[in-house]
Amino acid sequence: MEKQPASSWSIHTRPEIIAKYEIFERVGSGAYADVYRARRISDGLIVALKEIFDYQSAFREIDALSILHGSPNVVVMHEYFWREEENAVIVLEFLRSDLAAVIRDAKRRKKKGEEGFRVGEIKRWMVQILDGVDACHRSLIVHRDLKPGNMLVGDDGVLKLADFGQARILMEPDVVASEENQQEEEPPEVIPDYVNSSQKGLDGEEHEVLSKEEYFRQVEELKAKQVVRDDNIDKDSNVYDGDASCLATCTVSEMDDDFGTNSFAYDADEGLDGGEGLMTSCVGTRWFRPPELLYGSTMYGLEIDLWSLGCVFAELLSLEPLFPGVSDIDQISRVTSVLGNLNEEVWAGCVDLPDYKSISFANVESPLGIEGCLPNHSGDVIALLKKLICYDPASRATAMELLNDKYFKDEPLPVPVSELYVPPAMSGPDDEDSPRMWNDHRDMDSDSDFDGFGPVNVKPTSSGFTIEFP
Ligand SMILES: Nc1ncnc2c1ncn2[C@@H]1O[C@H](COP(=O)(O)OP(=O)(O)OP(=O)(O)O)[C@@H](O)[C@H]1O
Repeated sequence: MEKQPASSWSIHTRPEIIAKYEIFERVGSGAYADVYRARRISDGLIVALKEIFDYQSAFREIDALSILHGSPNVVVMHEYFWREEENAVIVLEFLRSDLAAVIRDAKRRKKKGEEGFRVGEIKRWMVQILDGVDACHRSLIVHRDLKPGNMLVGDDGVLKLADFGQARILMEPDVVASEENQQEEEPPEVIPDYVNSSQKGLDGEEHEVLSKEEYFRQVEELKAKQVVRDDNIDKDSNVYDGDASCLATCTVSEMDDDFGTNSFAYDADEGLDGGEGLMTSCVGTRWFRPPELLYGSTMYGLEIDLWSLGCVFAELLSLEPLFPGVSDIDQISRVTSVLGNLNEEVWAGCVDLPDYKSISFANVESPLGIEGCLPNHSGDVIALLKKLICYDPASRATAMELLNDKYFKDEPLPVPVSELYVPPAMSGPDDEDSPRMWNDHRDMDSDSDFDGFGPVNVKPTSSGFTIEFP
């Protein structure tokens, strides 16, 4: 039997939505959105309705998903509803799990002495992620919040990139400049199904699917343009303190009681696409944020996604987050202890990063290296990871280059998607206090108040659960 929906959900007050969809339980809740499982009345299709509370986030997600429609490893947006003075509601294909749950499950199996992932499984997960990221980057869309929790997985093992609320479509600075005086485009109110639609953005323009050559050419051009400008992008932000630093802007994230896996972005400091070409450094999720963002860069490109990809790849290999920082400074410190100090030798130009001079660490004599973090892995894997987890963004390999790497062509080959194991459904926020969720948090390297108590046992009872501190 379907769970009865809570009558307080504002989504029930939207006649245009309830006329077409029967809404079931809330399955997810993020920084900017609530997500509900629903059934399309016309044909019974199960979908996810994502109600987005933030204008900019809604605009970005709709724009990016419109352009990426038809990409096999990007979540499908069927339609969306957006009227003035109301939250946008986007209708997505429903995917009941995500890569974070898949990794947790592998970790549980390994703890029980069973095999975590087979190499062929890791390869297949990575190939799917790379295909999704390649599709984004070919359209010059930078996702800016890649992490296992934003990689949804269907029962069939197909992985789809999701949560494009922080995505940006990169534009050439001259194109941006010429659009500065143009009116902001409002999206149409209700957009019908995208079936058979071409790749159109909210600007109504056809977005060309790039050839491989053109893709590399544009990526190279973007890399060449990666100059840190001295504009204080955060000048209008409510956290600006005159220094526009990572310390000034990003330590706000430390007020979040997250575990480093919650994403954040500041909307006050970055106009809708078509702004000044500068971007906020305060995007993404701490554990997956590249050094250039941690040091406050506001001129960055697709490469930030490539660092995050490296972190996801390392987590698939070791079943542990690579850099689980508990604060932004701790995050940088963890990266430094593995890669060594950030200096001109490893990244020419890094001294120009906005916060380079405000953050300094003692000299790391013998950095652990990526190999030190993943001691039981082959040289090939380590070499591949080093192409992503490196200081200089321009040295990071593109998704396309990685897809062509021999690692994915050598034995053992990626397993067929049908052989990937997808664990049973994840708990949604309406089951937030379920024992499963508490146990998941216990597994994480957190700064939770419970840490001082050591491990806890969570046991279900007839009326809820009990927590024991042994
Ligand atoms: N298409 C979908 N199918 C099923 N569940 C989904 C779908 N999209 C999102 N969810 C669930 O809703 C949760 C929140 O969605 P999402 O991450 O897109 O929102 P958000 O507010 O942008 O999140 P974040 O805080 O990570 O930025 C997800 O973690 C997931 O559990």
